[in-house]
Amino acid sequence: MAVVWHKWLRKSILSPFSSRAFSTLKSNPSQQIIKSPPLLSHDLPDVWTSNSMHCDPPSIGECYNERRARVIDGKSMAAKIIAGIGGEVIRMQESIGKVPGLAVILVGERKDSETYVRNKRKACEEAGINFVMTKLLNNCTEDEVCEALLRYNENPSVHGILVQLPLPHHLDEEKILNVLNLEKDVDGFHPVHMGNLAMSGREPLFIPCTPKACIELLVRSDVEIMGKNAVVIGRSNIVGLPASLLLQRHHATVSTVHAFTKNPEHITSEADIVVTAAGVPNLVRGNWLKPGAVVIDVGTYPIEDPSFEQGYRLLGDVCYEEAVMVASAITPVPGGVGPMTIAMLLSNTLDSAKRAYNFG
Ligand SMILES: NC(=O)C1=CN([C@@H]2O[C@H](COP(=O)(O)OP(=O)(O)OC[C@H]3O[C@@H](n4cnc5c(N)ncnc54)[C@H](OP(=O)(O)O)[C@@H]3O)[C@@H](O)[C@H]2O)C=CC1
Ligand SMILES: Nc1nc(=O)c2c([nH]1)NC[C@@H]1CN(c3ccc(C(=O)N[C@@H](CCC(=O)O)C(=O)O)cc3)C=[N+]21
Ligand SMILES: [Mg+2]
Repeated sequence: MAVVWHKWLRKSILSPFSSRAFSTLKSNPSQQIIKSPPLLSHDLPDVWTSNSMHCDPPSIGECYNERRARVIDGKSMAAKIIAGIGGEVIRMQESIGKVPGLAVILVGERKDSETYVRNKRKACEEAGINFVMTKLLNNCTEDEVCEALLRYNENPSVHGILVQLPLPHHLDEEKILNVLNLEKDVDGFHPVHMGNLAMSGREPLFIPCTPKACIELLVRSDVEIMGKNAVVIGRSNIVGLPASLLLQRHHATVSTVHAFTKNPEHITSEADIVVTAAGVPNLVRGNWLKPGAVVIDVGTYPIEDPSFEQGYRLLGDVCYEEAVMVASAITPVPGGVGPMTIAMLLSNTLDSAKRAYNFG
């Protein structure tokens, strides 16, 4: 009797689609380490999970949805927002003769970080925001980073400062971020901003760009958040945790999935909205999703690929070809959260400059 009950549980909870579409898809035993992939730099994790390079596309007839999910075009949405910011910058320049300024501190030479920073510079140029950058060597000291930070803290034409993460291991991220002037922390990573985000009735000066981007993508896609079940995969300070807090502010019922969560596929399959920020390629399979769910894929895991101009390409957390057959809307990687994150960074920088000059 006990055995029968156990089997029933496995069938209904572990394989929510067992009688339907994805019965033949295997779930991803994500903790199982199989091999090390070719990595970009010593900074990246040295574990690699099964199924992470590739997942077999579902065959026709296996698909639940009749139509593929709508693709949420983060790139074009971001372009519109950046154009709007550009208009505000012009208005600011014409009325008070000032423009917003963003300063970036980049330590080391991770190829992906260099690309993100280049994209941020390009976006600033498009919007008329002044962009300055300090590049430091991989083996620089904490003092050198702090000195650069302090200089930007005191520079009145800099309204936003960003330390591109991750930093090399010998540098204390928390200590460095604590030096940053609260009023210029456009990433919103300071504990004071995070605390204000967590407490109702308080408004943080800055909301972290990536979580803000996730909400913006949902809102611009006409996805209702209020009252919906949302699952956030990941609980990091810079993405997962603030994304959960922000979704709660928008009145979603939020569950968190992390590396110690049992049956993540079951929890995820109850979500109307899935925001995934684990950094584990192909973690989220088609059978993790409720049909019609909306999927926001934050993951950007770079793998070497000489056929790409930059020498690498990005993998999201979601097995896209499977998910697109089940979800109602999904963000691609690249072209989804990444560009929108940059738009939110510019928006925070503009807000900061407006605040500094008391310009409405
Ligand atoms: N597009 C964009 O603009 C941005 C993209 N990113 C990308 O988002 C991803 C996440 O970034 P970040 O939050 O900084 O990463 P972290 O490594 O700091 O956090 C990862 C989180 O995912 C959880 N996690 C890891 N493995 C699993 C698993 N197998 N199942 C469930 N949960 C898991 C971890 O759980 P635990 O806490 O238990 O360890 C942790 O909470 C990365 O790929 C990053 O590159 C990040 C920022 C911006
Ligand atoms: N202090 C800090 N703030 C950040 O906001 C921050 C950070 N550190 N460290 C790393 C993550 C990652 N991140 C991305 C930014 C842009 C793209 C982006 O432009 N992506 C493009 C393509 C990029 C490419 O082609 O490689 C896209 O998805 O379409 C991606 C990821 C910001 N982060
Ligand atoms: Mg992205």
